[in-house]
Amino acid sequence: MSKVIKNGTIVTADRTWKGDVLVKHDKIIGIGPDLHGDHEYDATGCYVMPGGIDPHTHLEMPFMGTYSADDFESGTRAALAGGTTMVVDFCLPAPGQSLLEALQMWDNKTSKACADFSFHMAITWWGEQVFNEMATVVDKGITSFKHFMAYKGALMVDDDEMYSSFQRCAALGALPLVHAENGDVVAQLQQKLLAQGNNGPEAHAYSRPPEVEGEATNRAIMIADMAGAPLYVVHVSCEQAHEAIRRARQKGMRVFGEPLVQHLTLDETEYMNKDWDHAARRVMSPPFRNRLHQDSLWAGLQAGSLQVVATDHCAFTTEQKRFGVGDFTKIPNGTGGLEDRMPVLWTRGVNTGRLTMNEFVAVTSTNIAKILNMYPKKGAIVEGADADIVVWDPKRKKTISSKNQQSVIDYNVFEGFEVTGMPRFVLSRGELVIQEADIMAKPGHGEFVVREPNAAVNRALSKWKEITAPRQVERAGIPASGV
Ligand SMILES: NC(=O)NCCC(=O)O
Ligand SMILES: [Zn+2]
Ligand SMILES: [Zn+2]
Repeated sequence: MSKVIKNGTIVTADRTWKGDVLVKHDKIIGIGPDLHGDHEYDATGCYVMPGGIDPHTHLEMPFMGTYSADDFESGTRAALAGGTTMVVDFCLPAPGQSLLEALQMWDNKTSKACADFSFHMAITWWGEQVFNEMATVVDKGITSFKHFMAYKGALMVDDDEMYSSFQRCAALGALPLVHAENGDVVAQLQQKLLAQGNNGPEAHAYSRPPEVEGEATNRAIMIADMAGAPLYVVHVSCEQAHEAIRRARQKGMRVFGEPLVQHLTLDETEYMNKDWDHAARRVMSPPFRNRLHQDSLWAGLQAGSLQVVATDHCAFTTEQKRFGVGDFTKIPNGTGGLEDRMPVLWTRGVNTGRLTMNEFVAVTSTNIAKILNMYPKKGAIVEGADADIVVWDPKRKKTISSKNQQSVIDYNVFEGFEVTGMPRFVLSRGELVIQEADIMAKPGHGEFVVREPNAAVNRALSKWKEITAPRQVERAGIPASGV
C-alpha cells in the first residue's frame, strides 16, 4: 500500500519547498507536485521534515546502583510522540567484561523498541581483548566508541587507555566519543564539599564547574589529534568546552559538539530550589549552567561550531533520586527529554529566531545522520530514504506535563513549558505511529540500524595524517633504522 503526504512544505537541512511525499512500504519513493497514493495524509499548514534522531540515550541502563527507568519500549514511544524516529543508545560493558557479551545483553533489551535504534559501544577498560573485539563490534555495524573521562571508579578511563582506544578507532575507521569532565578533580571536589557539610543537590553543580569540562574537552581533542581520529564530544554544556571545540575546528581538526536541549533551556538556578526533589530531579552531568553558557551553545548551533542537539535521556524516578538524600554523590545522574526535544527546541529556537527551520532539521536529524554515516538512509527526505517522516504543525500547542507524558517517570524537567510546534503525523519506516494525540507505536517495530565504518571525515583525516606523518631524514653514512 502506498501513502502520500499532501499539501505540505518540505523542510530539509538545505531547502524549503512545496511538494508531496510518496511512500511505499518503508521507503520514500517519490517527491513532487500532485502525487497520489492509496492513503493520503493532509499536511496543509505543516512542514514535512526528516524524523528526528537522538544520538544520546540511556534506556534501561545500569547506573549508580539502579537502572534508568525508561526501557526501549517506553523510551522509543516517548521519542516517536515528540517526532524522533531513531535513537542511538550506549552499550556499557562493565570493566573487564567482553564487549561482545555486553552487546548481547543490550540486544536483549531491544525486542520491544517502537522506533529504530543503533548503539555506541563504551570503552570502559583496555586490553588485548578490547583491542580485538572492537573490530568485531565494527563488523556488526557499530562504528562509534564512547569514553567516559568522569565517573571515577566506575566507567572512567585514563589518558593512556583513551589514546590506545582512539588509535584503534582511527585504524578501524570508527568515531570516538567522549564524556569530557576531569573525573579525578570531580572526585576530589565531591569529597571536599561533603566534608564541608555540602550534601544537597546544589553541591552536584559545585563539584562539576565549567573549567573541569573545558580542560577535559581540550585534553580529548589533543589525544584525538595525536591518534589521528575524529572526535565527537557529547553533552557540551559550557563556553569552555565549546571554545575548545571551536578552536580545534578552526585549526582544521575534525571535532563535533553536541549540546543537550536541557542545557540550552534550563539553568543552574534549578539546583537552588528549596524543594530537594525538584533540585535532585535535575541532577545530571554536566550540570545545568548559567545564561552566558546557554547563549554560547545557541551561538554554536547558529555558527556551525556545534552540530547536534540531543537529550542524554537517562530518566530516574523521584524514588530513585532519593538514594542521594544526605549525600549528593549518590543521586543517580540523568534527566529525561526524549518526547520534548523537538517541541522545546522548535519553540525556543525556531519561534525565537535563534534557529532557521533548516538549521532545526540539521541539528535534530541530518547532521548526526552524516556524522554517524547513515545518511541518506536516515536524516533525509529523498527518494530511497527510509520513510521516517514528521509532519510538523507549527501551530499545535501544549503545556508540558508529566501527567500526559510517555516516559514512565513521575515528573518532567520541562514541566509547565508552553510549546508551540508539535507533530501532526509521524511515520516510522512508512508506518503511521503518531496522529496528533493518538499513539499507534508498536513494540517490536523498531529495527537495529547497521552503520558502515570509514565515513567521509575518517577517510579525509587519515589521508591528511598520512601526508603529514613524521618522516625520517636520510643522511649519507648514517643507517636509516637506528639499529
Ligand atoms: N548525563 C548523565 O548525568 N547521566 C547519563 C550518563 C552520562 O551520559 O554521563
Ligand atoms: Zn555523560
Ligand atoms: Zn549520556
